[in-house]
Amino acid sequence: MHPAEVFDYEDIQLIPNKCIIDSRSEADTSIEFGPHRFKIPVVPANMETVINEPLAVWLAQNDYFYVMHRFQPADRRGFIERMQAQSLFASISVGVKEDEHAFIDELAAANLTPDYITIDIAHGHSDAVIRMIHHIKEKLPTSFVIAGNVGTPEAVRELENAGADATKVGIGPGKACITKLKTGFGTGGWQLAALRLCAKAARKPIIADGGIRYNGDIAKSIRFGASMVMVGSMLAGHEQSPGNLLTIDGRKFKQYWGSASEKQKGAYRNVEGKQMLVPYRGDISQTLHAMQEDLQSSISYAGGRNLLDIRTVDYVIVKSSIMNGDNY
Ligand SMILES: NC(=O)C1=CN([C@@H]2O[C@H](COP(=O)(O)OP(=O)(O)OC[C@H]3O[C@@H](n4cnc5c(N)ncnc54)[C@H](OP(=O)(O)O)[C@@H]3O)[C@@H](O)[C@H]2O)C=CC1
Ligand SMILES: Nc1nc2c(ncn2[C@@H]2O[C@H](COP(=O)(O)O)[C@@H](O)[C@H]2O)c(=O)[nH]1
Repeated sequence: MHPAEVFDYEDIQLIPNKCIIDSRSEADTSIEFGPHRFKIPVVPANMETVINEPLAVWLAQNDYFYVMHRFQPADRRGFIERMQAQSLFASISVGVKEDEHAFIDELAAANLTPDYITIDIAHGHSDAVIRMIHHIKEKLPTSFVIAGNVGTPEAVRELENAGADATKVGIGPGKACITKLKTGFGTGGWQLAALRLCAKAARKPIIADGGIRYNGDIAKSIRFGASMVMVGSMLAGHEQSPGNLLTIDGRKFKQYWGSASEKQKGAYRNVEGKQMLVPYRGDISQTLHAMQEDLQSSISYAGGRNLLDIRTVDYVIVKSSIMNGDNY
């Protein structure tokens, strides 16, 4: 790979085009993803400190995408029933072990079809994931299957060929992630460049997962081929976020932990995640609204009207200089 092809979010600036709208409110940030259209291309991470059932209900009611986590496995069937009884879409996560195959059988037998099923494991380029894709497609053929996580074009193509309707890209760029340190592998530090390579190979939608630190990183993900952006730490600090609220020296924080952390697993085995605190940020609706407004500005700078107009803008690589010493 040429060094110029290795970069991350902070190294890139998108280049403006002439504006063709009279107000940013004219810019349409919505995206069709699977069987539904959503307000913005942002989905809270399927992690225990980021999403729970009340938040999933609120997101679905307000035209935001969500993916429920898989860490209360026995509750998933009831969750699907409760969402569908309210005419809301059901979007769940599964693993790849034997009992997860049995869970898919159970759903099929009960005629319960989630709108979205995300296969969620650390190293998604594997026969175990391919077997799970085949199993879901055989038993629940109308569910939209998202498979991950992966970090290479080969993996994207192989999972797509196996029947995945979308793939999720990102091995180790997450804030609570220690995969790079523990294993030496991943896309941590060059997630945006990995997304670019994966998107070039993809024929189906991609979710860019991990490493989003500013709202502008969402626009950059869209530019480099994502259709949806999964966000953990930036959405973990809200009133509605499931993590505990703590006050330290008068400042409020929420707990955030990796899905492969000792805290999540209950044991120190194959740990690739850590526990941390994120600043409390109030109501999640305000943060999502700010993401939408900033994306509307991004579309206007792109010289477009619609989200995917961002895809065609030029960019420059400005290594590690974007902050100019500033932060906010
Ligand atoms: N996006 C990311 O960078 C990462 C995300 N995570 C998150 O942590 C959670 C737990 O993930 P995971 O440990 O995969 O889930 P599971 O514990 O469900 O493991 C998935 C299955 O894959 C097997 N496996 C084989 N090789 C690997 C490997 N290199 N990494 C992981 N599993 C492997 C596991 O067996 P065995 O356990 O016996 O090895 C197990 O059977 C998930 O939510 C995942 O998304 C975790 C790490 C990185
Ligand atoms: N390597 C690990 N990655 C993890 C773990 N738990 C979650 N994740 C990934 O992080 C993103 C969220 O990233 P953020 O930068 O927005 O905070 C999440 O969607 C997972 O893909 C983990 O324990 N280890």
